[in-house]
Amino acid sequence: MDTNFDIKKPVAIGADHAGFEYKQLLISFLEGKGLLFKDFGTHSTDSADYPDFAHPVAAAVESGDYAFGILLCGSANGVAITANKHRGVRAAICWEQEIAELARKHNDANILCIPARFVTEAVAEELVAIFIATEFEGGRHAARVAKISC
Ligand SMILES: O=C(CO)[C@H](O)[C@H](O)[C@H](O)COP(=O)(O)O
Repeated sequence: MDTNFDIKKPVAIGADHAGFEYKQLLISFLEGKGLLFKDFGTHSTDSADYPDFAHPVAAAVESGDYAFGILLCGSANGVAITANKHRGVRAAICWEQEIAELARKHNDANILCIPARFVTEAVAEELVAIFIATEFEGGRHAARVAKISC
């Protein structure tokens, strides 16, 4: 799997019912940036189970066919726990700008997990923008990231 995001590839995005409305907002944001994406659902605010969307998004990122992933649920814990079951996936819960920046710079995170019930719409958009724009620093962090897989 690529370690650097290639945003010529599509973004994989998914959410449960708690993240549905923010997912739609972020899809508009991605479209506005001219980025390709695939929406893995859910497609309404009807109650839904976060693994049904987190697993497909994580599998898409794991495949190497996607630049990175975005997952949303109420707290982001459910989608992050699920996504991190996938080999090569580094899903990071981010709720403010510097956390998102560090998730990329230090952890080479490849899935951004947003707690939709705990951040504003503006913050959610900022998190995506920062995640896209920030490169992994490598160096001392590369050896640490390499030790994550077991
Ligand atoms: O799975 C979660 C927590 O880890 C998500 O936040 C869900 O969105 C949340 O649990 C959904 O809760 P609801 O009461 O069923 O809306």
